[in-house]
Amino acid sequence: MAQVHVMDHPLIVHKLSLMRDKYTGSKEFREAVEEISSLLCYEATRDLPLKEVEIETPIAHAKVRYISGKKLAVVCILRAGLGMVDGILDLIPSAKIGHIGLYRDPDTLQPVEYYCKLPNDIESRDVIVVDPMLATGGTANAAIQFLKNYGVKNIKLLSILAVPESISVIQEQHPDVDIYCAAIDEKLNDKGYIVPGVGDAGDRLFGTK
Ligand SMILES: O=P(O)(O)OC[C@H]1O[C@H](OP(=O)(O)OP(=O)(O)O)[C@H](O)[C@@H]1O
Ligand SMILES: O=c1cc[nH]c(=O)[nH]1
Ligand SMILES: [Mg+2]
Repeated sequence: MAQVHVMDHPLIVHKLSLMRDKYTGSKEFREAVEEISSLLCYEATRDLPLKEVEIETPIAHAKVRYISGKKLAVVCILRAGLGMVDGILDLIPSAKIGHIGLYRDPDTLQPVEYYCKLPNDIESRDVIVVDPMLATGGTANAAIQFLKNYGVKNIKLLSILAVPESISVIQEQHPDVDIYCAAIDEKLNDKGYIVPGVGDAGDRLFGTK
């Protein structure tokens, strides 16, 4: 069964509280998403392999360790996933970036695909999928299945907010995919929004409402 890492570090809790406040504007909302994404990425990359290299410090020879050339890709789910990319690239600047355009139909709550551009060697990369909201879980589920159909074997899911039902969907459909998030909220409302949540993350990031 996939593990769920809920990162309730005080820095994350504080920044998430800023996101929740309806009076927080797009600039501060974007900054909070970016910073939380860096902190989630820090934990999600804990198992990156290191290789030993000999160098000279100003004082002596030393054996040091660098991250070995692990091939990583970040795949962001448009639009709201875009807000997480820079925070991740701050830590792993050499990662390739893929984009999957999926929006959730407001009536059926089913994901609708409208765009896809992935690194051409995606099947040989470890992939971090990013989307700040796991509500019904349908969008992330579809994106992960899409990547698996391309042959991707190692996937982690970074999100900011989830609810118990989206966690269950991912765990049932993709028991090999670990989830990293900042909080698991109480429930969905009758329109499929996370309660108490942050509202529509894409609209708040890009000021479209
Ligand atoms: O778990 P689900 O029930 O599928 O809902 C979550 C999805 O909804 C939001 O995207 P939205 O459809 O609002 O598109 P946007 O990012 O373009 O705003 C969010 O960013 C997720 O992708
Ligand atoms: O609460 C929610 C649910 C889906 N998408 C969002 O942006 N927010
Ligand atoms: Mg949206």
